[in-house]
Amino acid sequence: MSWVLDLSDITVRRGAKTILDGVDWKVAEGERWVVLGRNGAGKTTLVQIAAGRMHPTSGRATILDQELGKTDLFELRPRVGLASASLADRIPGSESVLDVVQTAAYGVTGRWREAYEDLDTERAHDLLKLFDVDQLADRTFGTLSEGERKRVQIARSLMTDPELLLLDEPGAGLDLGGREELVRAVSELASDPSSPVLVLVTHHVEEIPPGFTHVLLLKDGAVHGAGPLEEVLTSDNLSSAFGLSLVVAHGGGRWVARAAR
Ligand SMILES: Nc1ncnc2c1ncn2[C@@H]1O[C@H](COP(=O)(O)OP(=O)(O)OP(=O)(O)O)[C@@H](O)[C@H]1O
Repeated sequence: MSWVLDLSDITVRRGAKTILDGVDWKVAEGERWVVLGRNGAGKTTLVQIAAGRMHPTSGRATILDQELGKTDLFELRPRVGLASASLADRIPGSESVLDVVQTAAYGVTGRWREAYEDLDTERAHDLLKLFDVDQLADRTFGTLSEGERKRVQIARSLMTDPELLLLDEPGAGLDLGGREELVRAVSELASDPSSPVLVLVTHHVEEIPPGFTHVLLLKDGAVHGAGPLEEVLTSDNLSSAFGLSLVVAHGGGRWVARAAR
């Protein structure tokens, strides 16, 4: 079988700190994964490796059949969409929303002198429509609400028509309405068979969109559980991953967790 993502014995060390410790993770075509773990568990580091933005200290990472260290990253990166806080920080506030999305075609943030094809502009508008923010196309990014920004960033991450899409904490900082809008939009993406393979990083099981199929639980840089959501996202597994006693419930395609009494 050919994997979209095949990470084998991945370790990342920085000084004395082991951030990821022998992580094995395989993601197949058509799957939609959520990566859960408490603060500092190593989620963002793992996503950076999966996006081809960071090399592990040891281990083998194969992304879309390209092995990190043996492949041209400039060819690989457009095939992997990434929406993350660190990328959002690099988007100039004065950039128009349309350009925030269009510039992804060139792998840059901040428009300079690139000339865009009509097709690029049409695709950017279509993606903004998909996330219900096309009416904001002429606004500057800096004037958007946090929820609007998150949806524009996901639209941007789809601009190159990636085969793998990584969403690193898209729900962070959103109010209830913003979170529900985002869950709805990502759920629509998840239910479309032509969508890329999806990986969503979150701290909150309430943010898992209907249509997601698998979960990777990370604890202290190691895999604490991985597999189909219904099998792995149990009260016991979540409690030990987060280090407190939790009760997990599932209904209507959504998940909730609360502290056990
Ligand atoms: N360059 C570095 N040097 C030392 N420690 C680092 C470095 N980068 C990350 N870390 C540490 O590695 C751990 C994992 O970081 P990472 O950002 O991957 O976790 P995370 O699960 O995404 O956390 P959060 O949920 O808080 O965003 C954290 O304790 C962090 O402080």
